[in-house]
Amino acid sequence: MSRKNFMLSPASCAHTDLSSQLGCHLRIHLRRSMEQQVPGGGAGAAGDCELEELQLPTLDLEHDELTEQLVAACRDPGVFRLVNHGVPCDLTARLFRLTRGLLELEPASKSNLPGYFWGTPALSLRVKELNWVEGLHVDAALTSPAAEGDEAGDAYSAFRKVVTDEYVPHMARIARKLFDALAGVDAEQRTSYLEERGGTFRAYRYPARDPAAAVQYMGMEPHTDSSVLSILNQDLVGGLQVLRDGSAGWRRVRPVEGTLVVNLGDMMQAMSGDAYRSAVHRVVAPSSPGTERMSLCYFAFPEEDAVICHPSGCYRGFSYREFREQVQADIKATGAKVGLARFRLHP
Ligand SMILES: O=C(O)CCC(=O)C(=O)O
Ligand SMILES: [Fe+2]
Repeated sequence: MSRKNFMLSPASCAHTDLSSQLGCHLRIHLRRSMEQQVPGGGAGAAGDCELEELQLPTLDLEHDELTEQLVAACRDPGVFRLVNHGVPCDLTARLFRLTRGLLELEPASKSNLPGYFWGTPALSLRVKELNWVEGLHVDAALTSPAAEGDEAGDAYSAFRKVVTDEYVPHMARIARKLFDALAGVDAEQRTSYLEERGGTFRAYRYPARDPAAAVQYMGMEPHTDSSVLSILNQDLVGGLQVLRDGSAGWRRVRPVEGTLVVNLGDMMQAMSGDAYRSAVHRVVAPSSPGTERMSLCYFAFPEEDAVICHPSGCYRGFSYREFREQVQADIKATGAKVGLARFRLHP
């Protein structure tokens, strides 16, 4: 397959700074050593009520000054809230309902659903044991795999249709609009740095953990996304947390009805020569009995073979395919994602 070489033009870089490569279709897990170092990291991490709120920038997708606001938010903190995004509330509600219906099936039935996973959809057993989440993974570029022709199969087909025909097109539209506003890149870069065909969708359910249990599970361990950008639609339970620099530690992201949360991924950080940030985040599963958290997440990626490079020369040119394969190899070897550090030229 041909490898294309791309570089953001200096003019566009001046006001954009795309960064962060999403490694694979998997999230990338940070080295365990980092988890130990961060305040509140590791098992038994602080629940939401114990943490200060991260005051996220709120961006209006249709605002005339979207680019300026976006650039500021992407430089710091690399996460923002999005309003006026055009995703109908009833679509979100329907998708939450369909997801819940599937994930409430008996384990024997749901484990046969296409894309069902328990724990982290990564390769390491250690990671699998750590996370307290289940979900459904959909690769939007692929046609729907056949589900069993029974009740569960029919429910899955209804879910898959809403994901593919309704929800993902909204996500792809939003990702494109944000990316183009941010990048200002030429037409070829526009299509290669953010591929149009699909992206990855995951619906998650974080069951309540038992706060008295000897082993405390995280929900989802600290990580950066490998994506260009990720769009999260969370319910009102809370649990998403972002790691801030220095001694600030973890901050909670308060759920706000009707808004989306966007975080940049590793591919965007690389595209921007480190000007934009792929924020470290995690999810703490709820601890009140009977409470569960649900979220709908969309991950936008570059074309697999487009070579990502930036005039700053922070990183050697690399493709998303290389990044993904490196992430998979690192997870297999060590149980954790190393990520962009593998491709960095200057410390
Ligand atoms: O469930 C969430 O809100 C976040 C999930 C997440 O960070 C991920 O899938 O990479
Ligand atoms: Fe993530």
